[in-house]
Amino acid sequence: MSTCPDVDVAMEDVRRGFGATQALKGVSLAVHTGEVYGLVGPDGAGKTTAIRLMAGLLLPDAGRVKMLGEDPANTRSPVRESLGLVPQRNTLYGDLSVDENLHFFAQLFGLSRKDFTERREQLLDITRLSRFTDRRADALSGGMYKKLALACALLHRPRVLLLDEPTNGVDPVSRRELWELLYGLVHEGMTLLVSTPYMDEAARCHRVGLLYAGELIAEGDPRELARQHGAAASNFEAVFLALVEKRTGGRAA
Ligand SMILES: Nc1ncnc2c1ncn2[C@@H]1O[C@H](COP(=O)(O)OP(=O)(O)OP(=O)(O)O)[C@@H](O)[C@H]1O
Repeated sequence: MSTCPDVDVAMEDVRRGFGATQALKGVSLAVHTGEVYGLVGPDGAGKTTAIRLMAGLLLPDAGRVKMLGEDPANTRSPVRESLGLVPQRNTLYGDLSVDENLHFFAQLFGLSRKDFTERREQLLDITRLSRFTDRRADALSGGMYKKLALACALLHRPRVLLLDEPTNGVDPVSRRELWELLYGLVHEGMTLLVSTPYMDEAARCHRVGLLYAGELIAEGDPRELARQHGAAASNFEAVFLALVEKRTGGRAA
């Protein structure tokens, strides 16, 4: 596979099925260092499957997946330490407090006491969770829960962060806060791949891959894609529907 040096995540003609369901039907994409790449598509499009493959939690039936030039499924590869993953749900221990969750994940990542103390404070600060350290994860609001999950995934300072629908079920204010937080991390050099079913979030990404029924139907700068379809960049839903219609001949849109 041709992985140029600035490609952090690559998929080449990846296929993955579950029984009779073909979740991914030959997907190729590349996420470059320091970019925000949005995997945008409706429920069931194959976003979670793609992310699980990138994290090495699933193996492809065909095709190849590379994370920082390595096979992410190789448990002995050091690349796994450079990877952060925030799955869609149930990422935290609900009956543990904010602080206990952070502590648990720090132990999992083998952080020294010194590193943990420093990063705990920094992450509580940027997620604005400092006042809630004793609150059980289950008792947090949707937005706070997502921020805590993010904080736990950032403890080991990953180079690449994979986020599966981080703003699902989050109110608009918290959504904006989460995105600001993410931009800050990218500004510091992290690469971000984020999946979302919300078309308006496409405009927040440097590049997007539009996933529909297991196929990448378009990829590129969201502003450029909107321009090509005569839509305002803010009306990405129109772009997506036009692309789906083109692909399905109007049968599914
Ligand atoms: N473990 C599994 N067993 C059986 N089918 C699965 C499994 N995981 C995914 N699928 C199926 O593969 C397809 C793609 O699912 P996937 O979860 O990747 O989509 P998605 O875009 O993340 O959607 P959602 O946002 O609803 O999770 C769906 O038809 C789903 O039912």
